[in-house]
This record gives sequence, C-alpha cells and structure tokens, in this order.
Amino acid sequence: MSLVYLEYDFKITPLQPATDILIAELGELGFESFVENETGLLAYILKSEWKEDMLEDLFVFQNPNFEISWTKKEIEQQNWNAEWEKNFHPIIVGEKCMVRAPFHKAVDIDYDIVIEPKMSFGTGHHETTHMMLQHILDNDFEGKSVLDMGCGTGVLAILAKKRGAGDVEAIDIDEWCFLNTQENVDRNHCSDIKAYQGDSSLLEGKKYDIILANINRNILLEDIPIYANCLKKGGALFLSGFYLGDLDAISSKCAAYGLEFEKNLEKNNWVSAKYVN
Ligand SMILES: C[S@@+](CC[C@H](N)C(=O)[O-])C[C@H]1O[C@@H](n2cnc3c(N)ncnc32)[C@H](O)[C@@H]1O
Repeated sequence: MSLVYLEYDFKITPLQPATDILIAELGELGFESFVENETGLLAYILKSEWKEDMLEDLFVFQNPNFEISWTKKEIEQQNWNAEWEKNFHPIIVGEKCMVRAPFHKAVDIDYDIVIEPKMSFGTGHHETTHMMLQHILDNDFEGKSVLDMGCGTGVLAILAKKRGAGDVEAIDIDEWCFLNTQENVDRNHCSDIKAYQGDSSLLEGKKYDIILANINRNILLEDIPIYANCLKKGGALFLSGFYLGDLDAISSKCAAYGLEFEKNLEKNNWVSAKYVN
C-alpha cells in the first residue's frame, strides 16, 4: 500500500528568517521533508498523522513581520531523494569537515562525510547540526564513549567516530532515521556505530563519556534528567534544537541535575550548548 502525503506549498515574504523558523516549527509537528524554493517552501507530512489546526498555534504565523500563505495537495510517496539531490550543496564546518552527497566531488579535508538523508534531518545545513558538528571538532573525542540521541542521518555520530571516539551509539525515535543512520554509517566506513530505534527509555543502565542531543526544547527538558544519569563523571552533554530564548530554561534544568553550563554557540538565534558534570 502506498503512503499518502500532504504537500504544503508555503509562499513566504520575506524569505528569511521566516523560512528557517517555519522549517523548525513544522519539524516539531512531524513534517518529514522540506524543499526550499524561490517563493518559499514545500513541506511534506503523512496525511494519516496530521491535524491541520496545529498550524494555527505556530509562532511564525503570529509574527506580523512575516506574510505566509499556503496551498496544499495530496501526493503518493515520492522520491524524496531526487528532490533533495536538486537542492543539496556540500557544506564545510570549521574548515575541517565537509558534509556532502555521494555525487559531490571529494576534496582534500580532514573529515569527509558522505550523507544520503532521504527523509531524515542532518545534512549540516541547519544551524543546529552545524553547531553540533563544530562542538565535535572543538572537543576531545579520542577513545570516548558517545551517544547521539535523535541521530537523524547519523551525521553527528559519524563525525564523533571519525574524531576517534570509542563506542558510539545512535538512537532515533523515527524508523526512517534509524534505517538511514545505518546506511550512512556503512557508507562512511563507521559500521561499528550501533544504531537503535527508540527514545530515552532505551537508556536505562547506560553510561557514556559524551552525549549529543540535537532534538527540540520540550524533549530536551523532559530527557535532561535521564541524560544526566547516563553521563560518566567528567563527562560532557551537548544540546541543540532550541532558541536563544530557551537557553536559561535548559541551563536551569541541567543545573538541577548537576550539569554545569560551560559554553554555547549561537547561529541565527539557534543555540548549541555544552554542559559538564
Ligand atoms: C533536529 S533532528 C537532529 C538530527 C541530527 N542529529 C542533527 O544534528 O542534524 C532531531 C531528531 O530527533 C528525533 N527525535 C525526536 N524526538 C525524539 C525522542 N524523543 N527520542 C529520540 N529521538 C527523537 C527526530 O526523529 C529527528 O531525527
């Protein structure tokens, strides 16, 4: 049986930062794929999982500086990869790491990561992924045990492994992402990364030197106590997927569970923060 998706065609004025905010907010509602174009954004969600009145509460529609209108149509599952291939350009992080597609030419760089995201998040183009990759470049991963929570394409786990990490585990609640991570770890010759489908309930009794979690504000606030419990003494927690305005709430929650704020990176109002115990 083929899946039926809704394709929303959003017309957006001005394009930025409204498009980025819309992508982030729709991602939280379960939209699975996005294609930016000259007039705005195409966004896709599984019809059976969607209630349209959820759009009304989005911040981006309430901001008087943005004008957004949309049309929608039903489509059968499409070749997401073809859409993505038209729109994906390689990105370089910290002059040391390139994230590219298999059809892009390799360059001489310390960390060359090849990703086919299909329906998963994590090409490095989004600010949050970019900053998490930057943290991985800036910190010592040699021999460390690492968890990539909400792994998407697995891009963070792959860079951690390439930076010398020991045992690396990657977890995503979404089956597509879990399968996509498995493909991408093989593609990058990091097959000893273990990928699982699930959520923080899989973490009972686990301990890691480093936890990476780029998810969203609400999931992070819920799961910080579990991450704190899974972090070895002297460990580090890197969080992203939230806005600057949420940094205090995230840091207070971390502090309540013995995790001290060390530093944060910022890009277009998005934040990625490091905590230590
Ligand atoms: C913003 S993406 C991050 C992907 C990738 N790690 C990156 O940095 O680009 C968040 C991912 O978290 C997953 N996710 C959402 N809620 C989750 C949960 N409760 N537990 C585990 N994964 C979750 C989503 O399926 C999605 O792939």
